[in-house]
Amino acid sequence: MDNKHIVLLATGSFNPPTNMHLRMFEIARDHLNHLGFTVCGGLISPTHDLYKKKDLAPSIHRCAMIKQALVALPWVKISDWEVKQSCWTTTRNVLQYHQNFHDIIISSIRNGDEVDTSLFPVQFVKNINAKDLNQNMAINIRLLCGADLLESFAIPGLWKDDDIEAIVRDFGLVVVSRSGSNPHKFIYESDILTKYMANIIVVTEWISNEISSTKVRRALSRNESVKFLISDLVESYIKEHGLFGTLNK
Ligand SMILES: Nc1ncnc2c1ncn2[C@@H]1O[C@H](COP(=O)(O)OP(=O)(O)OP(=O)(O)O)[C@@H](O)[C@H]1O
Ligand SMILES: NC(=O)c1ccc[n+]([C@@H]2O[C@H](COP(=O)(O)O)[C@@H](O)[C@H]2O)c1
Ligand SMILES: [Zn+2]
Repeated sequence: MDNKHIVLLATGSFNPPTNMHLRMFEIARDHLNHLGFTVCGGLISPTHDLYKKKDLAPSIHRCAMIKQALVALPWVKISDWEVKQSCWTTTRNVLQYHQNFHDIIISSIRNGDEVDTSLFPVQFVKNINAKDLNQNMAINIRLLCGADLLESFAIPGLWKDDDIEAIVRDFGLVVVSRSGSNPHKFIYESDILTKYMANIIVVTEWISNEISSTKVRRALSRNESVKFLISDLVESYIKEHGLFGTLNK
């Protein structure tokens, strides 16, 4: 099976989405292109409200902010499947759902069936020509994350070993370095990650930038500037809805 066609899927809170979330996709795509992969598209899947992270804005606002942020990054789409479920979904199952969906689309196209393009960002398949489809072409949904998310695999009780193994075995990871983290050392120290090392691509961010949603929320609540840290459209949305302590500021 060919796994050269990749759709990058990023999970997280996106509370709010920052310019670094967008950069992560660009950095990863450049790196994968250099390695000979074809990046057919990207997806952002914000986590469910029941993930219960401190200060997590309601998903309706997080989805709206992501849509505003993605105006500047049209090759990446939001998937609101996760937030629409009745409870929180593990990352393994989020990946599996999106993998299944793409498998169905590819096989429908191969069979000449009608594909309901309103269902999903089928723009991914625009990048794929008919010749590819006639062969063994498949789309590989890969988890795109920062090194801190990778390192959270070691937090006791947070991730099931089974899930970690399935994520690296069945989908693969693209990990963008973040200051203070050492993904190569982390992989070396984990038996599961070492076993599936071939499926983990570490991308070094040479133009490192420590923008984080936490710092952006702090600046917003203090009425400090967040210009050039998040998109102007996201900033307007936040202020219009009084999110993150911006009410009456
Ligand atoms: N500056 C960054 N460099 C590399 N990866 C990043 C960066 N900021 C966010 N990410 C990655 O983006 C994904 C979503 O992250 P998340 O929504 O937690 O953003 P965050 O900025 O880390 O927010 P918070 O401060 O609330 O934890 C994660 O995989 C995270 O590692
Ligand atoms: N067991 C799991 O599948 C598991 C555990 C912890 C976090 N997660 C996901 O990782 C992401 C973490 O986001 P934050 O870095 O914003 O906390 C979220 O999308 C969350 O759903 C998954
Ligand atoms: Zn985070």
